[in-house]
Amino acid sequence: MNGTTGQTRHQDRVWSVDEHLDDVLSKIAPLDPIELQLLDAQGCVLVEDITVPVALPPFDNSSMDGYAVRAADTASATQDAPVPLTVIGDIAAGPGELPSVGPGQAARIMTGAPLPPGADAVVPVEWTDGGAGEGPAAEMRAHSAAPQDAGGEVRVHRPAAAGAHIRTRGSDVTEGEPALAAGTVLGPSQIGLLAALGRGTVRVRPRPRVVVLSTGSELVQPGEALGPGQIHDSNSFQLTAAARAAGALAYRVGAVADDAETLRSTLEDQLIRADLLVTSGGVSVGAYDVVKETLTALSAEEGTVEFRKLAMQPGKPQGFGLIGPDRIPLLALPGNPVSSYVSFELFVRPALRTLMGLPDVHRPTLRARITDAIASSPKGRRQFLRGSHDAEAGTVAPVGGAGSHLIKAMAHANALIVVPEEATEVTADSEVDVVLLG
Ligand SMILES: Nc1nc2c(c(=O)[nH]1)N[C@H]1C(S)=C(S)[C@@H](COP(=O)(O)OP(=O)(O)OC[C@H]3O[C@@H](n4cnc5c(N)ncnc54)[C@H](O)[C@@H]3O)O[C@H]1N2
Ligand code: MOO
Repeated sequence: MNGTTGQTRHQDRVWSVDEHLDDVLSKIAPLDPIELQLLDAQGCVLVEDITVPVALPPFDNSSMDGYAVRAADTASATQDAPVPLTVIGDIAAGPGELPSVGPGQAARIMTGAPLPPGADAVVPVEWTDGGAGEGPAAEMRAHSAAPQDAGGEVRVHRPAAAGAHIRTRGSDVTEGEPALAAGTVLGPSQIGLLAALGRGTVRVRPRPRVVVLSTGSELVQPGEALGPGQIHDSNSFQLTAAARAAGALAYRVGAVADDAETLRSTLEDQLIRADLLVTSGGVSVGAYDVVKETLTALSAEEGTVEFRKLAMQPGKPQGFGLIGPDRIPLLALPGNPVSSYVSFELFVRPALRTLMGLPDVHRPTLRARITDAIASSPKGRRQFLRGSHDAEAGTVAPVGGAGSHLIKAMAHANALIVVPEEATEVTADSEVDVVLLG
């Protein structure tokens, strides 16, 4: 009946999972870099080489709470014959005048405080009497309670070698040394280093802004009561959460009814704040599949979205294209909850990570021994079953069945079990590919 007025023509070919993925990734390029505040750059890819502007530490300082001394003065110190030194004052961390330590003298010093001139070692307070005139001290007394300890005498019970408990200038990094290379993904420690180097902002590829939009006249917002024929909209929540977990800034748009005009105007409104759009539902062959209906009817200026069938299960019907004046990528995922989530993991997540310029865009895949048989798998389609992977045992157990409406099983899985296109069953204890989630 091809060519009959009003009837959609058959898509003539089935795409493999890899062909669809390659097509999506070939049309997506990393976002242009921007300068971001340090904490906003977490998880982003650095695009500049960072060179150390000032050595770290910037000055010689104490690694212990104790006394800055001349090492030679303490050489003979023992528990039985402690060496008395005159305390000439306190040096706390922070700015301030530094006293000069002469022979027979000590300055009480706090961890991180600059080493005063004349001193070449620090004796920890535990190696002294702390100025109290008794045995070894466990700690210093607070200055507010015992201001006299900043003067008087301290008895040293153990010798300190020259350089002991001193962190020298540049012992971490020196001026001009490379600190971080372009391409580094900024985690907590890298952000800490940048802050230590005095960087307030940094040049990175930004997180993509993703708009997630679900469609379906049956959908009701969670928290609201269901009427006849209605279900709660779970996809937009699952997909928004997945986009955030992938590193994106994701915005969830409440479910749009199966109405072409509403969908078209909602998409138009959302384009302005999106680097990528994700829709769920309305892509199969029904009479109310409004996503497909609306997006296949776009004018040339509005963009092109192609709908195709993939040799996979779940996730057979998929749409992909570029829309709006800026040609924003749009992935139209099938509405069945497991189908939309599996499609996200296989296609949207790599797309988002490509936009971020990240090195690893795919989930890790490994081999595992399957604990139970898979009685049947559709021939010619790559099947993604939900599984529970046990890393220690090297096994994976199927969770729930193949149905793409099984939301609970998805929530109890930590992996996808891959059954290849050519396989129609899998025997227990055989090796399978497993995609690790999260
Ligand atoms: N005659 C055929 N029917 C179907 C085919 C086919 O090839 N021929 N393919 C099936 C497959 S496979 C899939 S997957 C679905 C895809 O359908 P749509 O993308 O058009 O999705 P809907 O019809 O809108 O919904 C399907 C299903 O999922 C529920 N749903 C939708 N959105 C949400 C949401 N946001 N939260 C929770 N649940 C949602 C919806 O109520 C339906 O039950 O088509 C098959 N049909
Ligand atoms: O592809 Mo559908 O996603 O099998 O349920």
